[in-house]
Amino acid sequence: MDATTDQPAADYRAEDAARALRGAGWGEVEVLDTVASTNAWLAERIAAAARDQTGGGASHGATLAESSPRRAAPRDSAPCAPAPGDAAPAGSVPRAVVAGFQAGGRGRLNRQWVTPPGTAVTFSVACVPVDHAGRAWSPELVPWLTLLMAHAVTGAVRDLTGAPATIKWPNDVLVHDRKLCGILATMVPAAATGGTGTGSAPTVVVGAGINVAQTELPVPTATSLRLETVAGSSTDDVAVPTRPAVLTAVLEHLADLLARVAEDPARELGPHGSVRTEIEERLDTIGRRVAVQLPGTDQPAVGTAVGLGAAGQLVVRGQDGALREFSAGDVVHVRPAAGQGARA
Ligand SMILES: Nc1ncnc2c1ncn2[C@@H]1O[C@H](COP(=O)(O)OP(=O)(O)OP(=O)(O)O)[C@@H](O)[C@H]1O
Ligand SMILES: O=C(O)CCCC[C@@H]1SC[C@@H]2NC(=O)N[C@@H]21
Repeated sequence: MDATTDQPAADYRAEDAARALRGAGWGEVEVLDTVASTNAWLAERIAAAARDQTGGGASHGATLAESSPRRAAPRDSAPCAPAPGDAAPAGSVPRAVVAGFQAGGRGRLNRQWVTPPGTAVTFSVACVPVDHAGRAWSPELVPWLTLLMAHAVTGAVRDLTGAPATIKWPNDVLVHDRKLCGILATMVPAAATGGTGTGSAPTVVVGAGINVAQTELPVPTATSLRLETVAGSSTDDVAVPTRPAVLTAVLEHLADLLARVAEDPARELGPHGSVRTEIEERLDTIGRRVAVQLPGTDQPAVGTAVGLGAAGQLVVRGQDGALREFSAGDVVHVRPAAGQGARA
């Protein structure tokens, strides 16, 4: 089977792969050969299902970083913690979609996300952040969804390859300081979901692009599982995990994490919460000197990243000693300020 030709998603449809995906906790995963963007596709499906139910409404999403959770739509849809017996999203919208090839993948700040057919895992899940009793998470916790996906990706990569995957705030997974994965959260606006449903929980589409089999990347700061495993190995018995294996492992990790958070979101994501602590331990950004470029300013704010705020913001100690919090929506660029990987 050649996943790069007319059926770039054939590997996900193979019997074993399809069975494993079905058991990963997200119901039937929709498999598309080619789509512009899995985030856009899923957001549009959610909006279209809501239009069918309510007879109207707009249909486009906004990235989470650029929209306020407080403007989010109430919605009766897939809960964040998929469990046997949970209702499917309205209009049988899938909870997860994967594409063999994205022809118009999008990154944060509307950048392009470029992956050749058959080489990368490009997928999205639909989340309605509610707890195990169906109550909406506090709105300030919703931005943690991006970091939860990053936690799931690092866990899957570590399990499958042993590679030391870390999280770069706010939305990247790195291996050896190179970008393996980017994550994009898209809020489905109130007008698109009809404003019905579970408390005040929004619907959030969370997508990830994981570089798996590429030997060439669009930017020199990126990497792939192939480059981190086979290419760097002196033996022949190292295999690159398949795309379905990577996706299955990520979906399983994410389902487990969301189920833990659903027990008590404020506890798990609050100070010393166990899920939050795990994220902080994998967060490569903490302890680094960072330059934060705010839109409309010439000079980056330079300081040392010292932790995360209540909504997952980056807390930076400036050169004057003062602490400032930056949300993903504010930050254009966070990199070591002086010397790659410089620690404070
Ligand atoms: N397959 C890919 N792998 C890595 N980067 C990619 C890929 N396709 C496109 N890119 C783009 O290359 C750039 C490299 O991302 P990098 O993390 O180095 O920059 P950044 O400004 O820190 O981005 P981010 O907003 O994600 O933090 C980004 O614009 C990213 O969207
Ligand atoms: O690094 C970034 O800025 C985020 C990249 C996110 C890419 C994924 S691939 C699946 C989903 N669909 C998209 O169009 N983007 C995300």
